[in-house]
Amino acid sequence: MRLIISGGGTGGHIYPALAIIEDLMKQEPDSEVLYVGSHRGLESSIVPKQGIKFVALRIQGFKRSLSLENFKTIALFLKSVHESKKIIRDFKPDVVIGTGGYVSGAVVYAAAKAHVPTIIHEQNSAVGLTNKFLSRYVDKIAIGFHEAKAQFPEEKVIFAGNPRAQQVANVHSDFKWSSLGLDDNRDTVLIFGGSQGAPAINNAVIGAIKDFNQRSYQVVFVTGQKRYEHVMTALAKTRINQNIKILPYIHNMPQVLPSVALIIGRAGATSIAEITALGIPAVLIPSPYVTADHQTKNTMSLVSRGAALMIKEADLNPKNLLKAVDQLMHDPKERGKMSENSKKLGVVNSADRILAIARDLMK
Ligand SMILES: CC(=O)N[C@H]1[C@@H](OP(=O)(O)OP(=O)(O)OC[C@H]2O[C@@H](n3ccc(=O)[nH]c3=O)[C@H](O)[C@@H]2O)O[C@H](CO)[C@@H](O)[C@@H]1O
Repeated sequence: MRLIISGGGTGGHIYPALAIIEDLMKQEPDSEVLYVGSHRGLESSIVPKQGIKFVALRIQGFKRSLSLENFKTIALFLKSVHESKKIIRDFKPDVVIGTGGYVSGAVVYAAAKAHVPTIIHEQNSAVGLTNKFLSRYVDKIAIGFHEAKAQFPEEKVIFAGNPRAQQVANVHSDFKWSSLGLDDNRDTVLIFGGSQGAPAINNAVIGAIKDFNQRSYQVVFVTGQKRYEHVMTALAKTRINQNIKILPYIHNMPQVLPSVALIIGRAGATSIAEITALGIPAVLIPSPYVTADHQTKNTMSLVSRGAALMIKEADLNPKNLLKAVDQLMHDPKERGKMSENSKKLGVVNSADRILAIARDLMK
């Protein structure tokens, strides 16, 4: 297959694209893949590291308020559509897949106009701006949550789950906590606020560090690349014991996740897909700053089935964070129940499903 794939801005749009590529290369190793991203998004650092051919467009997102910047955004979008058309003419893809983020808007729109078969993947229960716009032009829409169906043209929609779930479910990991200086024999809590880190979660953990120091379990606290310095400055005078590791980012999450006893984190769609693929017990703190409050909806789909607990960001503080973590870490039976319930929600053949849609369109 000759595949152009585009998705960008944040990890939640990028990792599903990478999971589709990985599955395609397993199934059809002679495939040619081109990833089109934006020069500003996380993809420009993540994708080339994977050895995938990468082209970056200069493009930016709309400001939701009235702003002169939006004129520049429109000009950059039109220019990117023009460049995408040229990329498509040169590469001659069989299919173009978009996984969200504004860059995929230009690439997939250009493909649809050039009559190349197109698919978009919507990770969230509440549809993003770019996919809403693209839904008029594309051939098929793969969704990760059933709740998204009603927001798209019905005849195009196929439920497929999130391809990252298949990737993490199939990893044979030989990861050891000792590679991070921790103890391989202790239960470990992983705390991270999505792909970029979350100040509210970081602040609650900073306030709880002295107590985490005293625990028998271990804590891996991932701050987000851009927030690491700030966190380390805030903790400059605090003693940090050997059961705690603070990192800016984890680059090998699929290897690390199978060893995690409990996740504390945001409820982005791709994180949720990973949690349910592996059945990792979780305490979720949904971001209140996202479209249509979709992280709360994501969270509730787990909470209502006994697969996770929720702390609202407005209620989050070091004390109730500690309470929730302690309670679950001291109750392996409860974590076991959560894990079983969570696994029932995972869709572990999602990448296969999306490739099947692509092959159907190529017929
Ligand atoms: C603030 C914001 O707009 N968030 C959105 C964004 O979240 P965000 O980009 O944070 O996406 P998710 O939480 O869905 O996924 C994060 C991804 O980054 C990975 N990861 C994270 C930390 C790390 O150190 N290393 C690492 O590899 C995770 O394993 C996961 O694969 O896109 C999601 C779409 O999927 C949306 O649902 C979220 O609402």
